[in-house]
Amino acid sequence: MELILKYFPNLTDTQIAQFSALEELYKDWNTKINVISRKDIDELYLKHVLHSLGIAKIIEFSNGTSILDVGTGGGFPGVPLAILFPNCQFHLVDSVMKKLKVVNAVCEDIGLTNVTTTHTRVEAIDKTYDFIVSRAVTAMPEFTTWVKGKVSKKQNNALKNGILYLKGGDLTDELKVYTTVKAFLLSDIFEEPFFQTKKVIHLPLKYK
Ligand SMILES: C[S@@+](CC[C@H](N)C(=O)[O-])C[C@H]1O[C@@H](n2cnc3c(N)ncnc32)[C@H](O)[C@@H]1O
Repeated sequence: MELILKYFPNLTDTQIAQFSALEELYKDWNTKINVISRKDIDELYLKHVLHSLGIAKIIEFSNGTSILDVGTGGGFPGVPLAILFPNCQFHLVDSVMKKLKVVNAVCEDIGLTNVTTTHTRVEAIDKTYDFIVSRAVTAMPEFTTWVKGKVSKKQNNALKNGILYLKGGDLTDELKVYTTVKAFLLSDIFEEPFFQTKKVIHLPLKYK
């Protein structure tokens, strides 16, 4: 938890209590439903919570922003972002119901009221959002076809509406077809070696 405070020192007492509660909750749920790899669970705050919050170092979502988290799994990056931005609305979707069972239980336990979840493939969602966030779900070409038509026209934030994807490694090939894409290096923000190759990819998307 010190790690979160190191980079987000202005959390409210509620946010501190919510972030602090995640460790025990995920450790407990993970013994019943595997949402975090066993080798990563001891590094929950580094590899899952802080990594998710990397998006918040790129954009401070304005109040009322709507965000879709595609393939949220156990709630990443959606849950940490929803704690940090209590005045934004988060919709977390996954095609595997049991993962959402963990997300729903965690959200209920910590009193997170700005999160809704839906058990579905994202392709079936017929709504629009300001931003679509994701991590470790699929390569960008497939991802953009899945979320086509799901970005709203009205701009409410400093960054253009579109995709914010947490990715690592060399993305030159994967992203070369996108002229408007921008990669923000998390190693410029977080000093821990884990972030050395990690990036937040911003891809503005045309609205419906
Ligand atoms: C590797 S996990 C990543 C989970 C989480 N985003 C994270 O980083 O911890 C990928 C998740 O995407 C979900 N998924 C894959 N394709 C999907 C689709 N078309 N629609 C919704 N969820 C999908 C899977 O069920 C799985 O939970």
